[in-house]
Amino acid sequence: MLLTDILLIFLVTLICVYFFILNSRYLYFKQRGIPSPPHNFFFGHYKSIWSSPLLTHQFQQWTQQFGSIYGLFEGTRPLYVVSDVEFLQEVFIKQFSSFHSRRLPFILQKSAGNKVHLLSANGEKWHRQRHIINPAFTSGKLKLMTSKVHECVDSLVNKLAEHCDQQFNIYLLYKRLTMDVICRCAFGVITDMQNDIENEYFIKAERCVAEDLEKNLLIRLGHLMPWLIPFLTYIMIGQILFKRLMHKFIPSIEEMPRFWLIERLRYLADIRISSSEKSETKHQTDLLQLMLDATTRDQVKDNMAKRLHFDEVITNIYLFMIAGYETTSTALAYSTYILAKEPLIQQKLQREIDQCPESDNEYDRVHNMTYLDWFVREVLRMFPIAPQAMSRECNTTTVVCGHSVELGSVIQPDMLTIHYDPDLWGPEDPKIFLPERHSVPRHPMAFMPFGLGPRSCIGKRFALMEMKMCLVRLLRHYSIYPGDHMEEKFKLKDTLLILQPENVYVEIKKRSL
Ligand code: HEM
Repeated sequence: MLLTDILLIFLVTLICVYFFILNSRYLYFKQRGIPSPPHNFFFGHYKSIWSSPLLTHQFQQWTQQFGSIYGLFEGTRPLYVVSDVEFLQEVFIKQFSSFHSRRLPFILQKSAGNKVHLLSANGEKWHRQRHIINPAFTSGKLKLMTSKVHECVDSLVNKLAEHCDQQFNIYLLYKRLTMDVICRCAFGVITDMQNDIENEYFIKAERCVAEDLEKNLLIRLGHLMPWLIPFLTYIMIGQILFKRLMHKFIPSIEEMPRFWLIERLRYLADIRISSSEKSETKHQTDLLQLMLDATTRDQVKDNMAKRLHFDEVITNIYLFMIAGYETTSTALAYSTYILAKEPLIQQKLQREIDQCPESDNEYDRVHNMTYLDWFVREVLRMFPIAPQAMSRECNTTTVVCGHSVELGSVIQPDMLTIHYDPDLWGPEDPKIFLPERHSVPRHPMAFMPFGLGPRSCIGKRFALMEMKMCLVRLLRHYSIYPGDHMEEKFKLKDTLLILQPENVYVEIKKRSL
């Protein structure tokens, strides 16, 4: 009896101490004089975050109420939502060494050894990978890929002919186009993906991006009780291993899409290596080859080697496939929505395209079109695609613009507020679509669709090249008009990292040239 009483008292004391510590964490922002919306005990602001239909818009609303720097609690973890550009300049550029990690679901940060890719790598590992991969995305290397992109846009133009004078969801076609482009440019696979609706690469990649980890119960538990993360990681890894084993022993059970793609990429890379060893193929100019040229199968030490491990090549190619496909197709979908709504802007673009002389190099040609460049920038200002990808985790306690920011806390820019700030984007109303506003220099932190600083999007040039090449061909041959239900079907939704419309219903008509 005595033992039971002692155990009971011990347990109650433990729970009281836990709740006391938990409660004192909620003083974090109050002690720093930073405003914060009302929170719930234990959940922090998660109840509002989880129930919010569009988190990006929720951040914007809270900014209107609580100002340019306010605090939220993810469970008990402090998260600063910031639209103060000076503060963000410190975090993303000047003090980058104290903020080099990104906030991601814990399972993505737990991948070990050579299975880590750029998006989730941190510290020296990220630095080494980025240093080696950066040269694959220079304009010189991208110019070598224009013919591959051109062929994919050819297929899109042929496909569009089937939809001429009809109303259809052009977003679906863009998804197939961008997947086609990334498969050719990343690892040299040519498929009939824009026609073949059963294409396996496309289906598997679609399923990978559809999986929203933030909605996973174990991930949510990890947010609320970070001390459970090691245990939850074992459960999640166990679940994955179990599914993989089931597939191995019962082949009728499907392999997980992520592993299907990775195995396929590994197979393609192995073929590439063995045929180049036998000098059977000519040197390729895709991302896979550029990365294989700096590859070893030996152990890689982050602070010494200027090489990638073979497994890192595979996992990064997989990342480019996923990161490159949904972002760029969404940017094209928003562009088309605007073109359908703004006929005068569309005509102005068509005039620029018609007048621009043909050139041997399409890369230079599209890059010399000033109005097209302003147009694309204005689309990305009004419709930022990956605002949640741009978070930073604090790696060493530091002071930013007079605020002490503690190790482990997170900085999340409120991209929408910044992109619509009249002080940064005036004097014309930032709610108006006006490409010309990009003709004057703005604050260096005013425009951030691709992130900012050393960790900004590595695929930015690639995405802009692809978008511009596609829009030039589209507008050269067709004019775009809104579909009857374009507005009601253009509903925005948030996934793990992407803010996207559900559909873009338009009608296209052949231009008489
Ligand atoms: C319109 C298209 C795209 C948009 C709007 C976009 C946006 C972004 C954003 C906001 C980030 C986070 C940057 C930061 O944290 O500061 C990011 C990171 C990244 N993006 Fe993109 N992206 C696009 C296309 C692409 C493409 C085509 C690729 C690859 C071929 C790509 C690969 C990556 C990678 C690997 C990262 C992580 C970089 C790192 O952590 O070092 N993205 N992107």
